[in-house]
Amino acid sequence: MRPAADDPASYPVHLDLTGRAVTVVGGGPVAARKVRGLLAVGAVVTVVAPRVCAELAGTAAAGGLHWRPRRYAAGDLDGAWLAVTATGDPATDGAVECDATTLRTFCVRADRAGAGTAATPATVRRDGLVISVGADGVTGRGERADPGRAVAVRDAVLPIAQRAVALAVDTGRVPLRRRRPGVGRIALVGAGPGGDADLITVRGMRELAAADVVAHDRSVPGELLSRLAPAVQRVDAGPVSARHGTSTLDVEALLEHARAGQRVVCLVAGDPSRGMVAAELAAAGRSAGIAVTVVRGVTTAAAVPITAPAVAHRRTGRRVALLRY
Ligand SMILES: C[C@@]1(CC(=O)O)c2cc3[nH]c(cc4nc(cc5[nH]c(cc(n2)[C@H]1CCC(=O)O)[C@@](C)(CC(=O)O)[C@@H]5CCC(=O)O)C(CC(=O)O)=C4CCC(=O)O)c(CCC(=O)O)c3CC(=O)O
Ligand SMILES: NC(=O)C1=CN([C@@H]2O[C@H](COP(=O)(O)OP(=O)(O)OC[C@H]3O[C@@H](n4cnc5c(N)ncnc54)[C@H](O)[C@@H]3O)[C@@H](O)[C@H]2O)C=CC1
Repeated sequence: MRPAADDPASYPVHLDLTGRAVTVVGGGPVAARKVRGLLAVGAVVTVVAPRVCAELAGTAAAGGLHWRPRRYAAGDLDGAWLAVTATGDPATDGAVECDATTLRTFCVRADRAGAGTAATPATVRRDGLVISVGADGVTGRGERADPGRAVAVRDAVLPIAQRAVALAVDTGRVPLRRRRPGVGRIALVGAGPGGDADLITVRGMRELAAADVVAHDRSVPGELLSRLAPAVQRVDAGPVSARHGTSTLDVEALLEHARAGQRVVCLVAGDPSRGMVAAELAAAGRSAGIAVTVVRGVTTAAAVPITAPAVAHRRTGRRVALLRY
């Protein structure tokens, strides 16, 4: 192991500041930006500054933060889990950082990258995830990190991350499951007509990508199943159809998975939204207190004009009427 002094790397960590005291020294636009971020995650913010900008004055007046309208003094950090200093006065920022270190409180110095004991990265939040980009070596090295780089990389990474999520949804190849206990649920998903794996809806793919357990009708395309992550439990449910209803499905077992916090997908051919299976699963879910959603599929009836085009040709057949599907 290399000695710490040779290692300029910082240790990334996500702080839970909900309900926790944070002292911000300074009341200009930079302090205001930090305060905005801190309040957004539920921190209890005290601002120490003789004068504050309009944004902070407004927040203070609305009771969103405590404002001590004076210069920084020793004792202002008492009880704080984190200190942020953005006064523009190196002597004050230095004193705050020094006092914080004595108290073992981490301190973000907005004036000098290397001098503080913590730094705020450029972040973006999406779908329960947070992407943070920070320069390495911001703590302890005295080197000046250029925050513009972190912002530029974050902005460049964002569309890539969004594409990755879209790809995961489209292909189901990236598991979006949240492997954490919680309330499970059941989704009845229509896989669309025939053996074509691409005729499932985007919502259906999204459900598959998030599934822990997939119970499937024997006629759904194998390709859809082969895309599932190896950890996803598969249950061959035999022929599930309007005719069979849920008789070949072990509904109680599916409810049990959902009760254990798992996300269960019941994948059937065509569009199950109006059939017996949907009604029976919904009823079982209702009495068990488990949410059952139905994701429509392209109806198998749509395959008729595709496989027998003459039916829909304007010379031979004027209209296609679906009497029941
Ligand atoms: C070390 C760090 C300490 C910290 O504050 O945590 C720090 C330090 C400094 N910032 C300076 C300047 C600017 N910083 C920004 C913007 C941001 N700065 C942020 C973080 C950090 N800034 C930390 C390092 C992060 C890393 O790279 O790992 C962001 C990401 C997060 C945030 O602040 O919440 C936020 C993105 C906001 C967004 O989401 O868009 C702008 C743009 C603007 O204000 O509009 C300018 C002015 C324009 C310019 O110069 O580019 C200066 C020079 C000051 C001077 O010259 O006087 C220093 C001092 C120095 O470099 O030593
Ligand atoms: N980290 C970042 O993202 C950035 C950091 N900076 C740094 O942040 C500093 C602050 O930037 P701005 O908010 O634009 O400055 P500003 O000059 O608008 O605000 C400074 C604030 O600090 C207060 N202040 C001054 N002396 C104080 C003291 N002894 N005790 C308590 N409060 C005191 C002032 O009343 C004022 O509210 C800049 O001088 C620069 O060093 C600048 C741009 C971005």
